[in-house]
Amino acid sequence: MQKGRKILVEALKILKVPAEKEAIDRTVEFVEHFHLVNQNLNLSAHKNREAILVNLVIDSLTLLTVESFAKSQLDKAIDVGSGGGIPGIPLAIFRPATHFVLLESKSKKCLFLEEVIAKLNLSNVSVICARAEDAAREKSLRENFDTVLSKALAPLNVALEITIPFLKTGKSAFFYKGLRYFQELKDAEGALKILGCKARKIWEIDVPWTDRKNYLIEIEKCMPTPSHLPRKAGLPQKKPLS
Ligand SMILES: C[S@@+](CC[C@H](N)C(=O)[O-])C[C@H]1O[C@@H](n2cnc3c(N)ncnc32)[C@H](O)[C@@H]1O
Repeated sequence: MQKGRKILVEALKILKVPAEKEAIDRTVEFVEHFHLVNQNLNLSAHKNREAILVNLVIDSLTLLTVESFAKSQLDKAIDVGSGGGIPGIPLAIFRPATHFVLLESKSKKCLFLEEVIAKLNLSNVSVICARAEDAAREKSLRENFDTVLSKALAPLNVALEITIPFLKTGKSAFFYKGLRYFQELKDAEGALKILGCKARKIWEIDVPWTDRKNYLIEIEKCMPTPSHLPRKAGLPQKKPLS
């Protein structure tokens, strides 16, 4: 994966993210493990190593260029619907002082996450295998994170209901979105109001080695989440807040 290493180093230069050799080694190793199990577990439609590196890993790292993420003291972060560890694992490699919880409902994916965390020796990452709607009712998880992240979990109006309950009041969540971000934000106006949140900023970041941008929607939580939310598992998807 010599070529992959060069691609990663160049991407980090473009993003102006300083990186130690250990972080680069771990990231390359993560791509190897991801690639190995991807066929069986169907973690992603990106099947070759370089596509995984660029479209999943480097894509995840674009958040490191966002001032309100990069410059904030974040003790605890949660990646909801983490799948194969995207964006949580690449971010955890580059932010070792933050503890990342990867929340994922599929047990086979959770098993992969546990294995890869052990292989990479990542002491700042843990896995919770549960549905977000259920986990958000746990006292130890609710309103307990300094930031919440999610990529490709659900449309924003659905994702908000099942992620915002984890966030402390006054803090920001970040949603990785594509070109449809504007419509998603419009469709989420009702959910934002009910959840006591506001859109703080859309961060547009060029993804190195691609011709596309990431649209990172930063949502600020202004009030504690009403106690009846999220609704029981399945309902947020079936009947999004409006
Ligand atoms: C399309 S995948 C995206 C995975 C990863 N974030 C990525 O971008 O590659 C969505 C993931 O969210 C998980 N998921 C969906 N709904 C969930 C829920 N309510 N609670 C926890 N995980 C959920 C799925 O099992 C799946 O692994």
